[in-house]
Amino acid sequence: MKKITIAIDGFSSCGKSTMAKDLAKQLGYIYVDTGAMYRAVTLFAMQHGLFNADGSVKTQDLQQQMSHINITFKFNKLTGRPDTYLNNELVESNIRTLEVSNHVSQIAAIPFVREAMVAQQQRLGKDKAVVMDGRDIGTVVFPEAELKVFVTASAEVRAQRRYDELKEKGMPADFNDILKNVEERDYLDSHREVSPLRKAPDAIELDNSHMTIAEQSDWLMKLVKERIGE
Ligand SMILES: Nc1ncnc2c1ncn2[C@@H]1O[C@H](COP(=O)(O)OP(=O)(O)O)[C@@H](O)[C@H]1O
Ligand SMILES: Nc1ccn([C@@H]2O[C@H](COP(=O)(O)OP(=O)(O)O)[C@@H](O)[C@H]2O)c(=O)n1
Repeated sequence: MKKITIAIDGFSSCGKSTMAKDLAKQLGYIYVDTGAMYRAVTLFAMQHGLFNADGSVKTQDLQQQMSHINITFKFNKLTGRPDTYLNNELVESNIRTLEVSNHVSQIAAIPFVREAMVAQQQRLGKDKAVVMDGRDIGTVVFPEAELKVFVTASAEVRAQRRYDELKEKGMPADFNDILKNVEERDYLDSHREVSPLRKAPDAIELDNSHMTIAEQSDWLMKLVKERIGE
């Protein structure tokens, strides 16, 4: 069967990783959650005092410490999905807090951070048979991807989904704080200078505001089958 590269980009919390993980599992492809990588760098910066009191980043210090940041993924047999490790420590849950979400877009706007993450992403996907989700996969990381999807949903729907998820995991959650974070990140991610969030011209747009997880998964699989010629 022909192996392809699948890029899933879009706004925060709209279901990209849900779609991407399930698809990768069905196809036996590698899944890479690039948002987790920017979240892990953010967690590192928080743990090492690399934010100033006003919330800005100590950019020079972070740059000096970039070589000490090692992000890896290990498949979790229980969840059937990869877990994120920062310097060999499991951080899958720590990187999903609202505190990390409130700082991540600043870290992700720094050019040397993006350069390092994109290089690692390109290495992970060099042999194709990969599903990668993020903000710039179809535009920057794999502009030649055979299938590009751009996912959207209303900010309220997205915040509600994130709220439900955090509650289910027993993590603290306030709907208004989450909505504010989702809207702020949408703005920062689409207005940064380097690799802003954009729909690639050849990406297929999906508004899943009124779709179930199963419906969006079927929609995606249909597209994949067209591309791999099944
Ligand atoms: N179509 C959908 N309907 C309802 N909930 C969804 C749908 N797609 C995803 N979700 C849920 O929304 C939350 C955010 O999805 P996620 O895949 O993490 O988004 P993203 O990767 O875009 O940030 C998760 O809890 C997920 O289970
Ligand atoms: N390819 C990517 C992926 C994420 N990011 C950044 O990382 C943040 C977290 O990404 P994420 O995919 O985990 O976010 P959610 O959509 O899951 O909330 C985003 O808000 C972006 O600032 C990025 O800049 N480029």
